[in-house]
Amino acid sequence: MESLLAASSSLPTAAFSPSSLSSSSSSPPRFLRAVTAARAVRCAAAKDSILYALEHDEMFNSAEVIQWESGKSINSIAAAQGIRIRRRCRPRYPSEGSGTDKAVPRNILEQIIWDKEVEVSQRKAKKPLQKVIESSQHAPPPRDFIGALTAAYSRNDAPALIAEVKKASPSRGVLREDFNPVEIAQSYEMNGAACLSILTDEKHFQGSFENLETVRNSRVKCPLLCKEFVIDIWQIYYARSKGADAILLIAAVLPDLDIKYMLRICKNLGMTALIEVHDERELDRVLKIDGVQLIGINNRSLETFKVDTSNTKTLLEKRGDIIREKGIMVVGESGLFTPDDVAYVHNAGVSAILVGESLIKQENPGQAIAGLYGKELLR
Ligand SMILES: O=C(O)c1ccccc1NCC(=O)[C@H](O)[C@H](O)COP(=O)(O)O
Repeated sequence: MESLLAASSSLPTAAFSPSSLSSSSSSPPRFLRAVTAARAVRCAAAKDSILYALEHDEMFNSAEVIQWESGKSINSIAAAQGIRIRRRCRPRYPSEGSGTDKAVPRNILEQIIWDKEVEVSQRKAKKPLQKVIESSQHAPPPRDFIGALTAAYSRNDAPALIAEVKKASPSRGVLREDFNPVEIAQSYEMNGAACLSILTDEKHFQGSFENLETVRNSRVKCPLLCKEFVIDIWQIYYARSKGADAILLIAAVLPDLDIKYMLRICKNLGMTALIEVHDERELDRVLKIDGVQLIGINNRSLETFKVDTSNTKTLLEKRGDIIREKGIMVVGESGLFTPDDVAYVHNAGVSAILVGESLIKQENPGQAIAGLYGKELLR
């Protein structure tokens, strides 16, 4: 049991949805299948074998496997890694007692995640994983996100720009009433953006997957980041099926093995994962994961909304050496408004920046890029 416990405590929690507790009439109860999967996992010596087994088995039941086999709840496994964001719609271990109905979210990020759990389970009920995997295979081929950033960085000798197509945000409310995602995307591209970030969350950001798909099917050639709150591998395949070239993974939300597992899925799909961190603990967790190529340091606390650009500098002072050694590209995210802000994070060591508010609020978001950099960007 002990070895399984060690193995299962790092299994992916990502693919759980409340519907996975139910069973269909034509197959054994899902819990039994979960236990079978757990037994397969028990035999696996290496983490790779566990991942392989999960990929070829009932991967969406892994959360149940962890709970029933280890006696630990998903939230306690996450908390042991310093993750404060709790899951709500999750299977419960009997020792936890019944229901979390009276629970209230501790902060906006937790609220977003709880809403996302409901949204994803509803979307999955309409379009199961297998179908979404099939759709992803018919999507236009992925574009090289990191290649576009690297080329723009050397072209301009300034951080490459990931310009954000964002209508609203929880911290700022509606940022732009007159919101045409394709026009905004074209104007960003014409003015030197290397890549674009498209918000797809509807409830809190007034974004959509339709926006992502429409921009992908337009004349815009920049690689596209799907700016989502990913908790389930289903969302990665769905994003790819809508034309995403990259996807955001937030370390404050995802346990280590979820990140590893999702990175592998991204790699198989030819997508880039932008892994976002906010503090030293999250950065250290991510730096231990093999295959990470792109890290975003967010200057906005997603729990308090406080923005502090010195966060990028502080984290790079502490871990810049290891980041450079590993050849990881760093993106400075949030709260960048002036050429001084851009120079500040550039000097701190970022090669790219992710900017929303300061561009999208201007009458012509693309032309605002020259104001942000203090010069025109080469295309
Ligand atoms: O922007 C928010 O209010 C927010 C709240 C909770 C979770 C995420 C949030 N924003 C996502 C981002 O980090 C930004 O969209 C992105 O980094 C661009 O930031 P900015 O240039 O400050 O718009």
